[in-house]
Amino acid sequence: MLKNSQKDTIYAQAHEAIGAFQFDESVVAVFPDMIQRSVPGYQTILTGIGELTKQYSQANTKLYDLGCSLGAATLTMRRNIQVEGCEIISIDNSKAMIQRAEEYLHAYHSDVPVNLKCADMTEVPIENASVVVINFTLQFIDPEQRDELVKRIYQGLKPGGVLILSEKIHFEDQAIQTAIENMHWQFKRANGYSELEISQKRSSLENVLISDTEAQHLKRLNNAGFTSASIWFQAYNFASFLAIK
Ligand SMILES: C[S@@+](CC[C@H](N)C(=O)[O-])C[C@H]1O[C@@H](n2cnc3c(N)ncnc32)[C@H](O)[C@@H]1O
Ligand SMILES: O=C(O)C(=O)C[C@]1(C(=O)O)C=C[C@@H](O)C=C1
Repeated sequence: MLKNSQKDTIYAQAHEAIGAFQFDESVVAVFPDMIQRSVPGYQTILTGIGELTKQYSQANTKLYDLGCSLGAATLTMRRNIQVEGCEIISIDNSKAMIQRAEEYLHAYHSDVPVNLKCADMTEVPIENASVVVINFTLQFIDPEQRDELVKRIYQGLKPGGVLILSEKIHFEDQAIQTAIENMHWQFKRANGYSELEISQKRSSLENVLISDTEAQHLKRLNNAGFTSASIWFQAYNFASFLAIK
């Protein structure tokens, strides 16, 4: 987990109107605390990304972290590459995130080069890749662009390469959706968020974070060409998929 984060109090005061959630300077300042207290299993997923990087990185290839924020997944990938000639390409379209990510990445030494870019992940070429990570970011991409992006990732992966995709998901069955959503809110309460914070954050994410179901994700992965695809970790309504080319 990235250190030196301020406590997330962004939604602690009552706002007259809740604006759409944005990855701006105020979110950047509290982001490690926010994601840790909002996403059940976040730390376990980062550990798993490290384990999968160890297993699947291939010599002389590229590894991608798409929607890297402050580079938490990039750091764990970088620590776990055990083969020669790799480069990590880390992309985020928030300037504020990329600026802060630079500081974090330079704070630790590594021989693996990281190319940190402020860009839209739907426009970045994916080539000669062994590991592609999208950790809680596809959910913020226009749903119409998701199939094409996953197809391009499949095409840019070498045989034996992997896509690790973590997402907030929802459930077709309304009773199950209600039960699991309640468990997520309880997780937030247990982590110190108030009812006001939970409800204001929820409003701000409406129409910004557009989740898919497990079935939609698996169908998209299969349609892109991945014959092996499965959830490898799930905590409530947060799941991480592994797709192998
Ligand atoms: C929930 S955060 C990702 C967390 C991060 N991957 C981690 O493991 O800590 C989502 C990130 O996606 C970025 N993002 C959203 N849309 C994007 C796009 N089209 N291209 C690149 N980055 C994008 C946001 O700026 C934000 O930093
Ligand atoms: O669903 C929520 O309440 C969340 O806070 C989730 C989530 C995410 O999944 O990315 C949303 C925005 C922040 O980046 C951190 C966590």
